Amino acid sequence: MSRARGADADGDASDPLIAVDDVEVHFEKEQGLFGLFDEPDVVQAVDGVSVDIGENDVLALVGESGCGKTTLGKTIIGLQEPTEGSISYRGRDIWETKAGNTDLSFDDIRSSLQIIHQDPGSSLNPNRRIVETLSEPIRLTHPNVSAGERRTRIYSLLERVGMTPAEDFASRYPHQLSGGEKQRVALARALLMNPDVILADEAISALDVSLRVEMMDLMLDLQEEFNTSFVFISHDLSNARYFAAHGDGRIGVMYLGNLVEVGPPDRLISDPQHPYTEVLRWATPNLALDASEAADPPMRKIDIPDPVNPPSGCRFHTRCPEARAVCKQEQPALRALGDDHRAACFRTDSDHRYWESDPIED
Ligand SMILES: Nc1ncnc2c1ncn2[C@@H]1O[C@H](COP(=O)(O)OP(=O)(O)OP(=O)(O)O)[C@@H](O)[C@H]1O
Repeated sequence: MSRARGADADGDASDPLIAVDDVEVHFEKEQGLFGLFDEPDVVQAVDGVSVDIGENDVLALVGESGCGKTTLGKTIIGLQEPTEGSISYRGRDIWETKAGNTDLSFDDIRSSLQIIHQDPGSSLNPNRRIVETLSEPIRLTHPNVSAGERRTRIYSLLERVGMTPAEDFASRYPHQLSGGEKQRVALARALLMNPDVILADEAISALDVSLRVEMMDLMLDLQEEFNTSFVFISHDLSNARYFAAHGDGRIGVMYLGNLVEVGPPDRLISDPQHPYTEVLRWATPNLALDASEAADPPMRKIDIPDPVNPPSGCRFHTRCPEARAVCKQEQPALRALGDDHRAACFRTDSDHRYWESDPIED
């Protein structure tokens, strides 16, 4: 599949840090033995997503399992190539840069865009002391830095992420650390590169509830101190709200590969403009707004459609209590509602033919 290229060979100062332009990521599903001669199924993991990320910005992506959060996050940091659309870093198409067609180096871009996984244990080599794990990226990217300078930098970062005394933690192996401590090491490792963006992919989900806020606060402090932007992925709207509100950022709600609402956290939660955002709010116990809120989810159907064969028009129309015939035929685009708030629902437009269309009741 060919992709439209979105950016120039060299950017200018007005370019956003990251520009995601009409990005699509489709995966061919692995075929079983009996399907070898059939056309492969294609999972439409991300479709038609456009969003910018600025300096020192926060975008918290939420949505149910399989809606494409990780795929979009990895695309944003250049770990996943889109099948259509473009993704640029400071005005340069990341994948054109990889092909050597811009004035930046792909390695520099990749080291500016870091990731912290849900399970930090899996990304730490069990046979290496923490100091060795943290030394390696510095050695690879800055071969001229002396061992002493490396050690100073590693110790100061370990201290900064709350692992003191640093010498003690540096000499440990991963199995000698708790889950929270491993996650702090992963954060220190991401920060070693002075990144512009850190993708925190469910980075707090595996931690004890009592440690989650502490870890979010640490990331938010470092966001300011290191002038780093965060793409924070969570299936939990209340965590996304906390992170986006304290980081002065936005929440992006994903549904079946589409970004259906983006906006400032308080506004998006107190006055959701997409019916799927209402479902997420309903499903988040500590965001239930008042006792009159329904015991049943604000949906017609519970089943999640198959991303191999998503519904036509608005992908949420099969479950949406507000769906009308037009929602089956046309796909709504994200529409600006002011204050950095956008939603992809015809109901945000009082002149739309949605209002004359017949309700879907099956
Ligand atoms: N490498 C891949 N090959 C095939 N399908 C994939 C691949 N990666 C993801 N998918 C599919 O793409 C869809 C989106 O997956 P993704 O992991 O991005 O969703 P998610 O919202 O992050 O889910 P979760 O919260 O469960 O991690 C899913 O249907 C998933 O099975």
